[in-house]
Amino acid sequence: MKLLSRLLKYAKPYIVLFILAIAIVLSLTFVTLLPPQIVRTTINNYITNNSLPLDQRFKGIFKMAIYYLLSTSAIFVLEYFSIFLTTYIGGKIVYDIRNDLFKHVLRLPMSFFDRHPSGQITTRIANDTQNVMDFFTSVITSIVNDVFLLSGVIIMMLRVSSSLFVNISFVFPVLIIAMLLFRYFDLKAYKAVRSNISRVNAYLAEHIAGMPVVKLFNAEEYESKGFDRVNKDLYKSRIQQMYVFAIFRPTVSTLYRLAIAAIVWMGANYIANKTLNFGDLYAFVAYLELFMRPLEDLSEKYDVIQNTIASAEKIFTLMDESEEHFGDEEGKSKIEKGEIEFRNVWFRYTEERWILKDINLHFKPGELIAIVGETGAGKTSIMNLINGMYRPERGKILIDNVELEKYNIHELRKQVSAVPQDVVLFTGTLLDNVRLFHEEIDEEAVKEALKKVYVWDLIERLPNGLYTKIIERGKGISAGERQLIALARSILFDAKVFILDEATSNIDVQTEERIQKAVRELSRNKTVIMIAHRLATVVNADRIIVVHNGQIVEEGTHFSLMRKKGIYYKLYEIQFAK
Ligand SMILES: Nc1ncnc2c1ncn2[C@@H]1O[C@H](COP(=O)(O)OP(=O)(O)OP(=O)(O)O)[C@@H](O)[C@H]1O
Repeated sequence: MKLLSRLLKYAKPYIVLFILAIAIVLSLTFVTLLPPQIVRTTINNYITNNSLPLDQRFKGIFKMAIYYLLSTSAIFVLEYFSIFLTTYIGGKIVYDIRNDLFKHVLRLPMSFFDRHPSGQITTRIANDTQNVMDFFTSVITSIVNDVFLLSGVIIMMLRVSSSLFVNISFVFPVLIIAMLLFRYFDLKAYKAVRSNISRVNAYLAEHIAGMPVVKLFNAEEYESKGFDRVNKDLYKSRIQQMYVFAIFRPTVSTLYRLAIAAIVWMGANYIANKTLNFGDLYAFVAYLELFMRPLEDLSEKYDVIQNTIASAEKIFTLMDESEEHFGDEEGKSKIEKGEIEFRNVWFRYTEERWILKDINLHFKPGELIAIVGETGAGKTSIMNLINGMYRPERGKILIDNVELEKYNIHELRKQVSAVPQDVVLFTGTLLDNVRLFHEEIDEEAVKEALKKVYVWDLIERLPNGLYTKIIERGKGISAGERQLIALARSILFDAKVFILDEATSNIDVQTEERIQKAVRELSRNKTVIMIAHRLATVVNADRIIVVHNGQIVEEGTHFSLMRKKGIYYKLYEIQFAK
């Protein structure tokens, strides 16, 4: 009930249109009942009425034909408007829900994205909202239409001949049960097909994305067998669905024809006894056809309602996720120097395990700092805390002696440039990606920024230069080059703190040299932190911080750490031996 009231809240702005749609649907129901009645009158009063002169009978038939034409035209116009209006309302409502949902998702904390796969969030915003749209476009008005049509048909049958109606009433439960059974099995088969289609899609998405691994490990045959399994399941469920159709559809049609035969047979007796006219019998049969339509429709809508409930529940669960409340909207917005301090910082992603334990750090502008440590030591987590992607559980992080919580976090993030290992570029041109679609920033400034990270000569050589099109998150541009582009972007937007999570893949010697040079230049007046995987790249750092198991275990220059013969020394030895 709460769910429905939340859904209806979205429909509220369109209430007038909704009432209009329902009025149109009601008129449509009324007009739909007219044609059998018109034909009945034509047969009874003019075709079989021998007491009238022939010319009057023709005139009557002509008049009735006009009525028939008018009523079918009215059906056409009303159907058009009802479809148009309901689609318009449903489309608008879903447009609003989708926008609200996406805005909400944008405000969720990173911890939410850790817990939910991106595919699931996409399905909520794209598909579940579509199910809700079906509810507004077809269910509400259809139910009104079906219920009224069904009642109208029964009233009309009773009016034509209540005694015939009572005598053939046994056919209704038979038809209803057959229809419900058909729907039940059809739905079951349809659900199986749908879930198998999702399995095929999921299999393809995962294995096409992992194609390099498939090829490297010669796993083509294994993969094709795996695909064959899910594909076969899909094929089997399709056959199952076909059986349901092949058995039930003809069964329902046959029962319907038998019902007509029963009506005709009984009706013929009534006609012989002169208690029924030919026109009445025709109308009865025609109304039976109208009886079947809403019956079929209602059983179909039941499924849509179920889907809507399930989808609405998922949508509102997502809407109820608490948003990120970090920092102070009214707080400090500018980083002056870029001095960063960690005071007894403890952090974890999940309850089970501390990732950073009692970290104390101090980063100053004008110093090139490197953070090193084995995989999973907690280096990236330090970066994620500085740019406010996550918040520490204990302890404090200060920038320019002001606690992170006292900053406007959105403004702060603009000035802390965290360049991840795998930079994602957006669809657009290289130029769009550096100036982040801010067209007021001129190309000269973009060029300057690219020059500062030593990547301009590379871009200049591309056939379309700055206008090179970026596709699929930056396919075709190496991880290192993407990092340089991200660095240029941060220079353009005047970031004060730069944290570079060194790319470990796709990086050639030249790109690596460019990064080194750019980082060294930047560190002259900015705070630059390099998270390094290959120790060869940090030899020249002013200070190296060694993280081990979530703790800072050593700190110093390359030479002092080598002399110490501790963890850094061991890491270096291992890499050197490689
Ligand atoms: N979003 C997350 N949710 C849960 N655990 C996470 C998350 N991100 C990282 N971890 C875990 O936290 C630990 C520290 O990860 P972190 O990425 O900080 O390490 P790292 O030193 O940067 O590693 P690498 O050198 O491989 O990049 C790892 O054990 C990792 O599995």
